[in-house]
Amino acid sequence: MKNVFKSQLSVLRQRKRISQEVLAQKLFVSRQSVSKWENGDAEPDIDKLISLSDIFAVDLDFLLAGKQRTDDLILQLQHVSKSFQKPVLKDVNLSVYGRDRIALLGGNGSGKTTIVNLILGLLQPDEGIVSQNFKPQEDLSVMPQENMLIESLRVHEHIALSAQIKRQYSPTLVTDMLAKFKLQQQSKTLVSQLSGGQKRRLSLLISLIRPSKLLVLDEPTVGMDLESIDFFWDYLDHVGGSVVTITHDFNQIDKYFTSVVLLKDGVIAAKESVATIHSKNQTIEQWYRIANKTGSEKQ
Ligand SMILES: Nc1ncnc2c1ncn2[C@@H]1O[C@H](COP(=O)(O)OP(=O)(O)OP(=O)(O)O)[C@@H](O)[C@H]1O
Repeated sequence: MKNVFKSQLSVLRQRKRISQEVLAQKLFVSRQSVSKWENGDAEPDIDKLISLSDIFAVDLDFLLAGKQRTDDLILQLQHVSKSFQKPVLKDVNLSVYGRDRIALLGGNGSGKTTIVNLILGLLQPDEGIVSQNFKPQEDLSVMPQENMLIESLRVHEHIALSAQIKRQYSPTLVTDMLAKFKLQQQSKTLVSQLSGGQKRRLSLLISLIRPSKLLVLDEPTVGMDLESIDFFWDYLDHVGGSVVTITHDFNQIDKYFTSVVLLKDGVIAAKESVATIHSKNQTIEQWYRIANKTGSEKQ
C-alpha cells in the first residue's frame, strides 16, 4: 500500500493546493512527518489516515490504494464493439466511478471520439452495453471538440440562453460566469467574432453552468493560448463529479487526473491509475510512450 499511498497523498495535497506545512498543522504533526509519508519513508497511523480521507474528501480505499468504491459506479461500458467500414472498437470494457478523472489516450483514429460518442449516447454500440447510472438530461455535461455555439448571439445572450435551458438562470449568473471565465470584455461581442480560444472558453463556461455527475471533454484545450490552458485546467480542478477527457496534455494529466486509459487497435491496451504510475517514478508521458509502442518497437 505504501507506494500508491505516498503518490496519492502528494497528488491530493497538490490538487487541494495546500502545503506540507498546512497539512501538518491540520493533522497536528510535524511537516517532516508529512514529508516522510510522501517519500514513502513512514506511514501515518489509522487516526491520521481517517483525518486525511476527511480533508481530501476521499474514501480510505482510494487514499491507500487508488481504488474506488464499487457502489459509486456511474458509467459502464461492457463488451462494447463498434464498426464503421471496419472494426473501430472491439470488446471494450470501461468503468467510471464517482470522482474519477480519466484521460483517454491513443493515436489518431484509435477510437477515442467513438468512445466519447457512445458515452454521450450519440452512437449506439453494435454489440455490448453502455449503462449510465445517472440521468443524462440532468447529470451529464459536454464540451464537444467542434464548436456548437450559436454564432449570431452575443456572448451574454448565449450564456443567459444556455442557463435558461439548463434551468440555472439567475440575474447574477451571467455576470459571475463572465468574470470567472475572464470574458467580461467580450460580453457584448457576437460569438462569430470571438477568437478560437475565446470560443473554447465560452464552450467550457456553458458546459459548466450546471453541476453534473459526469463531464465529458474532447480535446478541450485545442486552440487555447497558454494562459487560457492554465486557467482551464485550474478551473476544471474545482469541478465536482467525474471527468472523462480526451487529451494529450501530458503535464496536466500528471497533475489533475486519477487514471489513464490507452486505446490501441480498437481495444483498451492499458489502463492504470496515475498514482500507480507515479509510484514507479514514471511520468504519464513516459508511461504512454512505453505502453503505446508497437510489438516490433518493444523488441
Ligand atoms: N461516422 C463515421 N463513419 C465512418 N467512419 C468513422 C466514423 N466515425 C469514426 N470513424 C472512423 O473510426 C476510426 C476511429 O475514429 P475516432 O474519431 O473515434 O478516432 P480518434 O481516436 O478520436 O481520432 P483522432 O485522435 O484523430 O481524433 C477512424 O478510422 C475513423 O475514420
